[in-house]
Amino acid sequence: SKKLEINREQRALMKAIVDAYNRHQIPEDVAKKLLQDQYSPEENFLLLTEMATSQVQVLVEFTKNIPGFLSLDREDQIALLKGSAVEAMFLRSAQVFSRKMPTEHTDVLEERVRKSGIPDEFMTPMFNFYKSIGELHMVQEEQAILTAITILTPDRPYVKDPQAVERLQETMLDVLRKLCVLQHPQEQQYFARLLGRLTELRTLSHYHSEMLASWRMNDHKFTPLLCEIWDVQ
Ligand SMILES: O=C(NC1CCCCC1)[C@H]([C@@H]1CCCCO1)n1c(-c2ccc(Cl)cc2)nc2cc(F)c(Cl)cc21
Repeated sequence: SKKLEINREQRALMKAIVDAYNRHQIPEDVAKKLLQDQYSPEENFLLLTEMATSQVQVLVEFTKNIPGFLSLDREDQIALLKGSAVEAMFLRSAQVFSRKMPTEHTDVLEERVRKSGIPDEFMTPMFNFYKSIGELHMVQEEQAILTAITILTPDRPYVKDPQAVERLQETMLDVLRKLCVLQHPQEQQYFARLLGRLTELRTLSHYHSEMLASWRMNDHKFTPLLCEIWDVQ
C-alpha cells in the first residue's frame, strides 16, 4: 500500500545515510585486536580512548551527511553531537559485538571486555544491552538510521530549537518504521522493540562517566577531544 511503501525521497535519504555510515567506519578493527591479545586494564583503557576518539571524529563526518543537519542552528549541531556521542559509542560497541562471528570468538570477545578493567557491576547492564541489540539482527540500513535517530534526539541539553530537530528525527523514524516492516514482516512489534533499545541505551550511557572513573587503574588519561565530549577530567 502507498502508506507503507518507501517513496523515492525516502530511498534517497536512506542511501545518503547508509553511504555515510559505511564511509565513516572505525579504521582500526578493535574486535580483531581484542581477539588477538589479552591486555592490561591500562592498555584496554588506552585502546578504548583511542577508539572512542576516532569514533567521535567519524561520528561528526557521519552527522554532517544527515540531510538537514547542517541547516540546524550551529550551536544546536554541537549540542546534538555532544549529547549523543556516548550513546553512539555504546551503540557502535554493541553493533561490533553483535557482528556475525564464530561463537568461540564472541565468547573470547565477551571475556576480554569483561576483564578489561571495568568494575563488575557495570557488566550486566552493558552486556544485556549488547545482547538485546544482537537479538534484533539489524540490517545495516537499520543500524545507520538508528544511529541518525540517536543523534537527532530533540531533548538533549542546551538545544535551543528542539522542534527543528524533532522534524528531522520524525523523517528518520518514518523511514525506519517502513524499513522494519519490510525487513521483518513476521515481527509485528520489531520497530517498537528497536526504539525500546534507545531507552536502554540512554540508561546504560548514564553509567559511562562512573565506568571510566572506576576503571581498575590509576591516573586515567583522556584525549582533549574526549574531555570535550565526555564529562570527564
Ligand atoms: O573500544 C571499545 N569500543 C569501541 C568504541 C568506539 C566504537 C567501536 C567500539 C570498547 C573497549 C575495547 C577495549 C576493552 C574495553 O572496551 N568496547 C566496549 C566498551 C565501551 C565503552 C566502555 Cl565505558 C567500556 C567498554 N564494549 C565493547 C564491545 C566490543 F565487542 C568491542 Cl570489540 C569493544 C568494546
